[in-house]
Amino acid sequence: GGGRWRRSRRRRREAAAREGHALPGHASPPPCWDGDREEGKSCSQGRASRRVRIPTALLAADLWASRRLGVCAAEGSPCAAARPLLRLVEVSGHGLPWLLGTAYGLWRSGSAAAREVLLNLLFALLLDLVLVAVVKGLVRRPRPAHNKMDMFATISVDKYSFPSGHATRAALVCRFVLHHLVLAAPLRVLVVLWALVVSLSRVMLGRHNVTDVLFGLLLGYALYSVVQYCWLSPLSAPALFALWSH
Ligand SMILES: CC(C)=CCC/C(C)=C/CC/C(C)=C/COP(=O)(O)O
Repeated sequence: GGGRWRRSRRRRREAAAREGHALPGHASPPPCWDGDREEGKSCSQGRASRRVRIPTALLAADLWASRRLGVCAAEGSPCAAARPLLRLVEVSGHGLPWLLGTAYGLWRSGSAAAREVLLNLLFALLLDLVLVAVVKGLVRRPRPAHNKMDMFATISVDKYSFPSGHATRAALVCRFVLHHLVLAAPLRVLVVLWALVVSLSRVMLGRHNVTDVLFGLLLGYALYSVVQYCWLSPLSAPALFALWSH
């Protein structure tokens, strides 16, 4: 009885997704996305080279959850009152303040140890920007249809959604700060909370789907290991550090 009904419902949902139309109660779940199309529309006529195929059920669940969680996506949304606050959170995870702040700290740094840490943070932030831009440009997943594109200081690939640049930066900075700064326990908790709130706010603001953020967090977490592996020091990059001794 129930099992057969569930199976046939799943088959209908998959068929609907293949054809690019929605079942009642579901956001249109397409089987693929194409950077030039709005997600949720069929891309059966899209250019093959641009298509990204992912499991239908995962995509349908992602779109459904993202739409449900996008409670601050626009003025008429259920939690629209929280939108200005979440936009402040958005600025706190934006690339520009982090890059400018780190560069300023580097310029003003008085000790060799601080200089080394800040130089590596700058390197990490730049690497993160490049990596996210490359993946966004390759995958070309459009932002959710319910996103209002009112983000400040974006670059061309920021019209794409996968992965979330804020989430990669949040995970990367969180690991970096926890590893290189001596902080009291409450501050360490705050840093982790900040990373989680920045990530969750991407979906609540309607900027991203859940999978964009989850992948972004994984990417940022992994990127920190790469930065640690390539750590710049007066020994490994003497020319770079010599800039300060003149
Ligand atoms: C030096 C240079 C090219 C700086 C660019 C800084 C900049 C404008 C970064 C973009 C940050 C941004 C809006 C990322 C998008 O984040 P998502 O979470 O929406 O993917």
